[in-house]
Amino acid sequence: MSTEPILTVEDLSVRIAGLHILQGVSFTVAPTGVTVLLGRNGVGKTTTLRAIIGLTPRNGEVRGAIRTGGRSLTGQPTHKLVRGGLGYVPEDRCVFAGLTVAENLRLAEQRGTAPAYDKVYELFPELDRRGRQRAGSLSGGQQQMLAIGRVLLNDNRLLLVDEPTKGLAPKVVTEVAEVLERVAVTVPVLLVEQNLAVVRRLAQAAIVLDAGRVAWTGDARQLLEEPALTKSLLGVGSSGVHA
Ligand SMILES: Nc1ncnc2c1ncn2[C@@H]1O[C@H](COP(=O)(O)OP(=O)(O)OP(=O)(O)O)[C@@H](O)[C@H]1O
Repeated sequence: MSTEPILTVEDLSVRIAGLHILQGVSFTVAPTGVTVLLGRNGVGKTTTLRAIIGLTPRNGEVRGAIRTGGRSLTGQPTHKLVRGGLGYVPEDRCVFAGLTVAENLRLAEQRGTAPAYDKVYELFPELDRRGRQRAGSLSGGQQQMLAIGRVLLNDNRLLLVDEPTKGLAPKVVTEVAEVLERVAVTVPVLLVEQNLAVVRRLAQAAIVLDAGRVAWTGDARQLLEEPALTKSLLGVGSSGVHA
């Protein structure tokens, strides 16, 4: 199996509204498993994912190189990136509240490819059962499942997943982690996640941002097993990181 990174980010710089938010960020994402992007609040994690998927606001400026398999992704429109196999699950889930679960899924279908409803309903039987329910009336956890399921309807070369467990009850956090663990067996994932127990369970590699720059990269477990390092990079202790 190839050990070439699935994604290479080089010297990524993002300015929005006069703010220099990312200041020369470079990292790679492994071709298998979960690579986690960590850091305190406001260091630029979401800005990084949004730059990769072409969703930097219009008043923003992106510089640097973003590549997959020798192909440049920089400056490409989001719909092309998605068609090319980049899946994105945004932090705020972005389901269409007024549409049903089935309609939300149908909107994600891509012309010319067979949507993988069997796979999605096997991972999330709840979405099948609740097909006629309005997405806005789902619980936070169910909406998260819908947001992930919607992306998995199509084949992906890489998934970008932003804080999927944020604001969820502990039992639902475990369910989301289980699903991502299964998904990552076949598709590499770049994950933004603050819950260190989830990080410990899922991630092999870690990238830590601090104030718009890469502060540390390496083995995720090594990071979590060194409390002083975790504290200095993330500002939190690493006790209680066992799921
Ligand atoms: N559209 C924007 N306009 C102005 N400032 C922005 C914009 N988007 C992000 N920022 C600023 O850029 C910085 C990084 O934001 P970002 O959302 O990437 O951080 P984050 O690491 O994902 O934070 P969190 O963990 O709190 O979600 C923050 O100071 C934020 O206020």
